[in-house]
Amino acid sequence: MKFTLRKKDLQTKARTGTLFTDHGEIQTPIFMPVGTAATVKAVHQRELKEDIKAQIILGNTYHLYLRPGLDILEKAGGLHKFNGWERPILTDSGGYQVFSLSGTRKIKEEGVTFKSHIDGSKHEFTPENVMDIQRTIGADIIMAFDECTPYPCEYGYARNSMEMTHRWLTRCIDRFDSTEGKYGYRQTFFPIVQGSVYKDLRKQSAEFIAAQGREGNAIGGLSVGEPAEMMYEMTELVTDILPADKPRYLMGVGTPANILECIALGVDMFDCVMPTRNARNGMLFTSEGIINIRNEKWKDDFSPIDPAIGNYASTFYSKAYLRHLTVSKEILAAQIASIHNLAFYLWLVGQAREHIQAGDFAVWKDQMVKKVSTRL
Ligand SMILES: CNc1nc2cc(C(=O)NN)ccc2[nH]1
Repeated sequence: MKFTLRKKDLQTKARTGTLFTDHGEIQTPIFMPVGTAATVKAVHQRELKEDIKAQIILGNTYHLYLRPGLDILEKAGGLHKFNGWERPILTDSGGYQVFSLSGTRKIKEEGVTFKSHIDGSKHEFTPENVMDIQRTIGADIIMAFDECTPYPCEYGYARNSMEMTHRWLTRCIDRFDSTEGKYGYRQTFFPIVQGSVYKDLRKQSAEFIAAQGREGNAIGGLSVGEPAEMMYEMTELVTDILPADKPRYLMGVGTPANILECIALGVDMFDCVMPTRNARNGMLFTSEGIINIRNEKWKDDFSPIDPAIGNYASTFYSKAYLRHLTVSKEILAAQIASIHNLAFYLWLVGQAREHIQAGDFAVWKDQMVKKVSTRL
């Protein structure tokens, strides 16, 4: 999978580039809407493409494996055919879900046994079968099976966890490199840096991951409860070590401010459930700041949600109308708010790309970080 760098910012480590996959190109920096179980919740594929202008979306191996299951996905010809999203897809390997979702997991050298959060049935994920599972789902970019080290944790636990993740990485690579895609298009594999919040472990993990020479590299184990400053410190340390000519993906990040700060630290790809999850709870991210649409103050504000970001839902519907739908728990509330928040995130990274190209990213970023964090 080819990645071409276009412009490097002079004052920060920000850069623009293009990622070429068999399902289309991705302009970076990019935000990837999370489509956990074959759907970006409350949003049509057409809206994702036309209104939100999403370029790549995520699927979760853990959820898709449990439901609809591999048999259905294979019969459909892979996830792209099953849900009709013909642009790029990235699947997380389940490492995070298995560690965060099912409380009944057991971690052993061989892999992780866990109980389904749906019906309590017992399952095992190993580096090998998670590669096979992601081959069957058919995502364009598939992630290593690792342990997303919990935060906080003792240094010894973080070191043992990182070392196991590195042993599992070797097994993932052996399996991935000895198997083929099932549907006639290429899939690429990203390893994941761990090491918790310990600088020496992060350095060691980043060096081990960089040494694998893969087509892209991910930074995991962050945005798991640590202070933002710590997340930035670890991200900066790791991006200084990961190769500059390969895309860098920071998993699970983050707020609009987090994303802008991490673009400045040299990160190219982001995913986060906040825009969709918070939308369903009435929390809107806008170009002027954060709105809790349930607040009384929006009751008779008939201005558009956010005309600046140029998509249908954010321009056509008023704050007052969306507040009414939200407090009434109307289904349309989740749809409008989800489309708006995702359109805002894609608009924001699009603006970042433009300012990196224009050479004024550093000043714009500092102004925008303040603006997007304002509580309205
Ligand atoms: C919301 N925060 C957040 N942190 C994540 C870390 C990982 C990871 O290390 N996977 N191997 C994945 C998803 C994440 N989401």
